[in-house]
Amino acid sequence: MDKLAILGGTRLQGEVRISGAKNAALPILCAGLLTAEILHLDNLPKLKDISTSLTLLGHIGMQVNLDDQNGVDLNAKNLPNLEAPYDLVKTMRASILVLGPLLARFGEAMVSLPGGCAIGSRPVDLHIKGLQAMGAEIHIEHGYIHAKASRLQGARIFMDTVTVTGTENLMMAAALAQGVTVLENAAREPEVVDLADCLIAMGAKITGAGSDMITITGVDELHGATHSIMPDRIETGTYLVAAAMTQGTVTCTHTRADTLDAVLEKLREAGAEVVTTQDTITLNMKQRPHAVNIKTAPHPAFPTDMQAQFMAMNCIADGVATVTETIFENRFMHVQEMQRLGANIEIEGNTAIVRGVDKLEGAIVMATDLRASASLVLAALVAEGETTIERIYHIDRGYECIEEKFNQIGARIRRIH
Ligand SMILES: CC(=O)N[C@H]1[C@@H](OP(=O)(O)OP(=O)(O)OC[C@H]2O[C@@H](n3ccc(=O)[nH]c3=O)[C@H](O)[C@@H]2O)O[C@H](CO)[C@@H](O)[C@@H]1O
Ligand SMILES: C=C(OP(=O)(O)O)C(=O)O
Repeated sequence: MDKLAILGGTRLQGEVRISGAKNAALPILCAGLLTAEILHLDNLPKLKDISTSLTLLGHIGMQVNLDDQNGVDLNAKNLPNLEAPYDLVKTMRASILVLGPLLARFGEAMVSLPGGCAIGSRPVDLHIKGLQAMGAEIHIEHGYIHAKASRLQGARIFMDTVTVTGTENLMMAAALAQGVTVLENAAREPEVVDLADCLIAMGAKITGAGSDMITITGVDELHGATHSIMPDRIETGTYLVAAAMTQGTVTCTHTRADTLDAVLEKLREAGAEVVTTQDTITLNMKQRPHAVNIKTAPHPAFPTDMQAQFMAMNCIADGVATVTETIFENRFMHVQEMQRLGANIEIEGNTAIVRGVDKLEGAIVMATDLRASASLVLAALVAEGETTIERIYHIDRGYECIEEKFNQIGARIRRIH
């Protein structure tokens, strides 16, 4: 298993090119299942989750042709195998996103239940209830969701919890249903909007994406299209926090500031100067960051996928901050690892109280999930001496070439195979 060895203490400076967004690419790859024509995607990130997703789609029968420019042609003309097996689903929860498209286009699907993971129980009941409201017959047997429908029917669906992939699954299913579907209390995340834009380019009739009410008028068929995946706002945020923590100056290019309002506001509150253009964000930090209180909530509020990184910043900040996690019940797995580096953190329920310390010290720590891993990299960048992060495979799920990108701006990170 790979490890990262990180020598802390350098100030980051320079430019980082941001990749396409994992959380937009995953649903959009599944949107390729909705048409018999070719869907061409650009700006596909090179990530473990993307190769897992392509393996799954290949297993179902999709032909996948990658080019050497981060582009891919998806051809789902014939799909012999309407099944997502446990072995693939267990490594990537977003595999549930094949359910809506397969059911809508072929009238059946069998998808392994994703189960729990390190950050919480993560049920998919709202995906299932929504599809049932559209007329699907669904039963669960031996850990698999078996779904059938002759043709899905439009419905008014209220989701009592805001769910990102739930909204995406139902939006894709509704695109080929008969009649009008209204998704109420829909997720407003930019990745939902990116998926909607791709579906619209494929001929879907969707209005309201980006608001909490999305209306989809089903069509009989979708056609081929070309779509460029939006930039990764969480990767962007991670490099900006790293710049702030190391009192550096970093410009993220090929990104979109308009997807990061809550994060940029918190970075400014921490004392950073943040300058944005249409596709760049430059952060300049001249002093030790001030501690900033964080409370995660669905978009446009502060994203749970940036919680761990801000926790890392608060560990070395000036002052005391609270970090409250409201989305996932178990997303503080990084805390005990940060404590091994010398952080002063106390947990009370879903709130962590972080008292900034003057310095962290390098140690051996273990990555437990994707963003926890990223937060340990950030902590290691400012820790005295060397930090070794074990089980780094989590980070490869969501960060393209992480050590190359960081080293290019002055970090000293080695991958140990
Ligand atoms: C691939 C992808 O896009 N992943 C993102 C997506 O995950 P994902 O879409 O899995 O997360 P959800 O938005 O569904 O989860 C939000 C909350 O709803 C609950 N819930 C969800 C579905 C359901 O059927 N029932 C239910 O109770 C979850 O347990 C959680 O407490 O949004 C999360 C919240 O922004 C992010 O952290 C993930 O990075
Ligand atoms: C939790 C995340 O991803 P996933 O939903 O794919 O597990 C994430 O991107 O931080």
